[in-house]
Amino acid sequence: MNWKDKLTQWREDTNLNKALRHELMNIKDEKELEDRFYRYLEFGTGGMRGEMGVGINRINEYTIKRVAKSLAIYIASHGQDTMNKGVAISYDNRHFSKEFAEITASVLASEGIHVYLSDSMRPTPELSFSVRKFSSFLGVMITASHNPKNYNGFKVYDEEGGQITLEVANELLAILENITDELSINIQPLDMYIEQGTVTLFSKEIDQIYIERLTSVIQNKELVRKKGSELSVIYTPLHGTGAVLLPQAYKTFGFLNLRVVEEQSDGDSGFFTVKSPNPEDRNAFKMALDYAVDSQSDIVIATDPDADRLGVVVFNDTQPVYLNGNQIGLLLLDYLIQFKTPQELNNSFIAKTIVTSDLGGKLAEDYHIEVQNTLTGFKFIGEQIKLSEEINGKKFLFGYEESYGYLVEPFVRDKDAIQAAILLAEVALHCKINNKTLISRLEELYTEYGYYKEDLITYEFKGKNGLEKMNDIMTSFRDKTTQQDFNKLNIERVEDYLTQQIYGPSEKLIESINLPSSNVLKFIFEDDSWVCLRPSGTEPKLKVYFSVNDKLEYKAIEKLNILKEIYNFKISLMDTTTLI
Ligand SMILES: O=P(O)(O)OC[C@H]1O[C@H](O)[C@H](O)[C@@H](O)[C@@H]1O
Repeated sequence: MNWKDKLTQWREDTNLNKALRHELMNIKDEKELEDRFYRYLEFGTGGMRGEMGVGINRINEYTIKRVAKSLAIYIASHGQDTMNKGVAISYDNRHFSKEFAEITASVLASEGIHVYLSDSMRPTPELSFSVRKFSSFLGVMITASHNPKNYNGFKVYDEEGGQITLEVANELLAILENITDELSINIQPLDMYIEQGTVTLFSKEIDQIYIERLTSVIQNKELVRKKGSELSVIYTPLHGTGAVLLPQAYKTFGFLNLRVVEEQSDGDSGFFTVKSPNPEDRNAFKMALDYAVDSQSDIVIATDPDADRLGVVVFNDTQPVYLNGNQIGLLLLDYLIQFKTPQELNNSFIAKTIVTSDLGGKLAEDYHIEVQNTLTGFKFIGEQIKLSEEINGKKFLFGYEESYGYLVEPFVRDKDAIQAAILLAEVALHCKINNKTLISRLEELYTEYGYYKEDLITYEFKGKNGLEKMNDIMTSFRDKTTQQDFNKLNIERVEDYLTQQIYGPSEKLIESINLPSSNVLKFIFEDDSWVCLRPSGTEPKLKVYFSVNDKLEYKAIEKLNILKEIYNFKISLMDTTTLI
């Protein structure tokens, strides 16, 4: 069916939800209509995520029903036992998250699949935990994580509590291809399924069990119990679900000196005090830093709306220093290492993504810890936990990625900002007691291993044209980048994750890449500095990651600036002249 037929079908459906009908009637621009109806919204890095609104290329009750139906078919194909194991469902505080979670529960229940449904908003890591706790076959989290308020999403978890693997995603995609009746998927009111016992609501009892399990995240229990209240912390949940659990967890373990930014603890779906509820964005800390001014705090922390990302600000005298995800991950890893015996280290592994700085890997290797590099997306890190433990018996020590995601204990199989916030507080406390700071510890690591500097530039490409443009830019880099383009910076190799090949100078094939094919290009220079390009899987953006290193800090900064300038220039050239 072409997009115009699909549009007609929606226009002519007399039962179409009123708000969506109204929205549809007011779209006059043909390009806009085409963008909304030319394809079904895709599964990306974090499941199905996109802007909410009318159309099959948007998130709305019909596209949610369609995906829920595909889950129902997938589960039913595994037999009655699997249907009884069922699905755990939770949601964040975004507009329509609760409604979409209830719709999902009803679609599954209408097919006879048992559902455990959270009775109110909860963090994403708690959903991962719940899947494991209930021994469900799958999990669903309705969230768009840190995206702007007009976004929502549908994340699917497997029975391990990790985001589904590519294999499962492909099976779901094959089912989805045959579901085109999104407008006629009928459900009964949720209460009916609750009365029948097909849907069971769950509540605070899971919080309690989850918080008890968090004890294992703390490494030096005596230090935290005795001195925890000496660390002064400001916390902002950025209007999200972190407010439900993080303060309670901090208090349980003895971090009593915690001030929560009240104006951002209200679960507001419009995230009205911030431009973007993303701890990667410095502006998100503004209000929390105002609290810090008068309270002499040691650290300021922020979690995103579904509490799977953690950002941290510390102070150098009175100046705020925004730690990036690579630095936070490094500090956590460095601290964890101190509590393991050489034998334990030898028998453990860390997992990080290919766009995460290499410094964590270097540190780990120094202690004979195995390093697993995965594609972007915490689902690949979660997957490694199972694979590595099964295949080579290595024990998971830590997983992290530059985009502010970390996991300490594998009782959760996705990134967990609550775990990270607890461990980070312990690291900061340990530093404080030893007359150090997080910054001085980072300096020590840089002195030993060299200064690592990272940055990320993103370019927005919206709609169908944007997607094409982004792909053209990737192709252009793939085809036209030569040694000469970089003047004094010599490329040692190019890793093309799409063709799964690594090329040396003069495009000589060196080896193949043992990871699933993905549209990612990485240029690695002689000193191991690198630049990596990939279209985001969760937003219409091209992401360009930079990571440089040098023994001298000023030289590392210089390299970073040179690379940023070159790539920015190349992309702006392609964007404005070549491709329009
Ligand atoms: O770069 P993207 O594809 O947009 O993904 C950015 C991030 O999105 C989500 O938060 C995923 O859970 C992360 O694992 C991923 O790193």
